[in-house]
Amino acid sequence: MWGARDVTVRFDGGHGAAPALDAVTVSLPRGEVTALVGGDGAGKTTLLRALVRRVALAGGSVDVPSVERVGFQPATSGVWRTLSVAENVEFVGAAYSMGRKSLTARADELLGRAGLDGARDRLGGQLSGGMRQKLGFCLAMLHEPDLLLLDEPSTGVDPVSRVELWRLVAEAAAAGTAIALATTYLDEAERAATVVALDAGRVLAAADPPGVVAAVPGQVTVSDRRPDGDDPGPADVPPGSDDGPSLPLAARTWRRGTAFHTWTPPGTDAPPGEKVVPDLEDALVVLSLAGASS
Ligand SMILES: Nc1ncnc2c1ncn2[C@@H]1O[C@H](COP(=O)(O)OP(=O)(O)OP(=O)(O)O)[C@@H](O)[C@H]1O
Repeated sequence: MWGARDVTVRFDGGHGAAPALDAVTVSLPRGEVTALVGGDGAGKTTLLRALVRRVALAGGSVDVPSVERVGFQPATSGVWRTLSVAENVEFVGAAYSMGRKSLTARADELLGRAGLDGARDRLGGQLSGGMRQKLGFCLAMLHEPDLLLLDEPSTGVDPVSRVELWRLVAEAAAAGTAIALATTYLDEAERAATVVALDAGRVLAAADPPGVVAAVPGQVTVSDRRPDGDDPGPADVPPGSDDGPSLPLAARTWRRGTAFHTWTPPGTDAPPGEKVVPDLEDALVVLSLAGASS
């Protein structure tokens, strides 16, 4: 099975700063989508770049197919801005030595489904951000790779196109491709076979979405007012704040829409509020808080 084992990546040359990835192990089974989730700086991009051997490993190893059997869409979309859409396709097709017939058929299908058919003559740099993302996604999939690595492919993509992109991802998985996809959209993560939650370069949880939720310690309550009173201090205390072993109520409370969600660790009294079964979003916040307080 492809993946990463005990991968550590340092950008500080070993000078003592926290590593960007700290002994990260992930498995990427064929035929499955693995979603990488986590806040800014969690290590999602670095993990994908480690898998395509674009960053040096300070420790551990990656097991991936040969480079021509991997598709990678970087966060910057991977589109050549000075080439037209059609030229981008030609260029990538040639790089993978695709035959004319299969390249034409595959490009027609992908560009059509991504809604880019009418944009073939436009320069990559003249596409909207969402269109560029979609083209980058098509380029990464063009040669039907065995391992597909996608860095936030749907960021900036309109909701209708996101549905179609996800269909293409699901079809590639059904055809046997192993897929790792970094995403900030938890509705996408919910559809993955496995969710890998990263925080500060470490894996907090790796399981199917219900398994991630089941890993939540303690309980979550919801209230329409802040449980810590009318003077809450900062509205959103970021997960991972340096509050020591027992986080104050304010640091365990986060806002979702008009409601306030509070995590209560095991063995502690919950504030007033309705006890709820956490969803994936709650679970990721709690796991990050629990990691910060342990
Ligand atoms: N080229 C680099 N040089 C130095 N530090 C880097 C470099 N790339 C990433 N980092 C650091 O590594 C850590 C992980 O970053 P990474 O980009 O992998 O996170 P991420 O989860 O993809 O975040 P985001 O969602 O914001 O893109 C961060 O602390 C980041 O500052």
